[in-house]
Amino acid sequence: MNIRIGQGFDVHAFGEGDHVVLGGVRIAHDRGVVAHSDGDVVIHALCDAMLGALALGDIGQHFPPGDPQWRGADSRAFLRRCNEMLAERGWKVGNADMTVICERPRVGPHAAAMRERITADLELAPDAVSIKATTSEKLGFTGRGEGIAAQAVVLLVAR
Ligand SMILES: Nc1ccn([C@@H]2O[C@H](COP(=O)(O)O)[C@@H](O)[C@H]2O)c(=O)n1
Ligand SMILES: C[C@@]1(CO)OP(=O)(O)OP(=O)(O)OC[C@H]1O
Repeated sequence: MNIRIGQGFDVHAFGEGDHVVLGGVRIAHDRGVVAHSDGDVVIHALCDAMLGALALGDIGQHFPPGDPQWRGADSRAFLRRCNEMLAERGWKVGNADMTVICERPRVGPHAAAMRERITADLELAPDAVSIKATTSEKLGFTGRGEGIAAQAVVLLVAR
């Protein structure tokens, strides 16, 4: 078989702060997120999808939340390491598609910058990564503005 599929999902609660980091982009906001790292739900979901595609466990197993070296970490380091793990096994991302779920901040204005950062880290063409966003129509924890969620689907192809 020369393709593999993976999916990922991540949630972080909003907390004190003045920005969120999504897809490697710092976005000014009236809340921050509660996290051990920079709390980048987009990259965390993507890493889980990449790991899942090869049945390599999940992000918390490779970068444990109890490990002080990951406190405040730039999640792009996790993404680059996951990409190395794929490469070591003869795989690369063919394409990835993400959805961010929150009422605020607005993601659309930042989607191009997020795609640029992620494709740079994965050494992919710009159209290999998609970023979408939706509200949850004020329903549930995202709708109440309690947290932010992201979903990711990836296709891996042989190098
Ligand atoms: N945080 C968000 C949420 C949504 N968008 C954009 O708005 C469109 C409409 O959202 P609905 O939840 O009403 O479907 C959506 O398709 C996104 O383009 C956004 O940028 N940021
Ligand atoms: C990213 C890690 C790093 O320690 O911690 P958090 O930033 O809390 O994020 P989470 O999505 O809970 O994933 C677990 C950990 O790998």
